[in-house]
Amino acid sequence: MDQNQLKQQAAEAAVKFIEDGMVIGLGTGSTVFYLVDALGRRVRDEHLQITGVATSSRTAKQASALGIKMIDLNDAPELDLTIDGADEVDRNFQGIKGGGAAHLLEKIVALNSKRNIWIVDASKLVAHLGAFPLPLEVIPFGVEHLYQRLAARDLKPKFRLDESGQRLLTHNKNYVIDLQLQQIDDPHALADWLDHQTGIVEHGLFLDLVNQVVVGREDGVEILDAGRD
Ligand SMILES: O=C(CO)[C@H](O)[C@H](O)COP(=O)(O)O
Repeated sequence: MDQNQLKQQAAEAAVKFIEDGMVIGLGTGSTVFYLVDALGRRVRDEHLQITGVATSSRTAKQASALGIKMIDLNDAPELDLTIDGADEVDRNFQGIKGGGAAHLLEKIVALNSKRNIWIVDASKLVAHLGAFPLPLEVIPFGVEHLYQRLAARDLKPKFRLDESGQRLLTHNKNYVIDLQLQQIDDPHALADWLDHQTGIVEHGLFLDLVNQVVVGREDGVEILDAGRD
């Protein structure tokens, strides 16, 4: 099976956690694409009343086209469940997200959700976070100074570029800087430092947050419980 089939397998297993009447946060990315597709089929075939909150315009557009009722987070009650992808998940169920530059909206939605599930293929499970570059969403104003501060701390920053070689702009017209760290020894300490740097709107460390991880493996789907209520 290729990576996309494993992603699809995880997504199709996770869609079963969605129950009639729920308000659902929908993440962003190629794995979530399969989830939204499967949810669209369930809504159509089982006549489910599902309300969705999207973390990107890509997801919103796909879900709406499949007949899933979408609302703005500001108009939603606390979400019952959010299902999203992830770029890395370690043994302590800490994660890196933001490969699709949507981690700011994804974190806001996740933190306003009673439960969070990540859907991944097995390659996303790692012993230590950091081989995947850690994304920061940063304000353009004064960003060169922030960049120098990150470089001086040996955090190996690199601006993310779009297809035309320009600095990528997020949904909120911010830049993304990726930290090429290779290994993050203390995710909480790093998150704490990044949380205190003015100009960083949000980083891609999602700590102490996910409840379950649904993993697509060659030999089937595994559901890992993080043991968080
Ligand atoms: O955090 C994300 C987007 O900002 C995605 O969830 C993450 O990058 C995983 O993407 P994919 O499912 O395409 O592998």
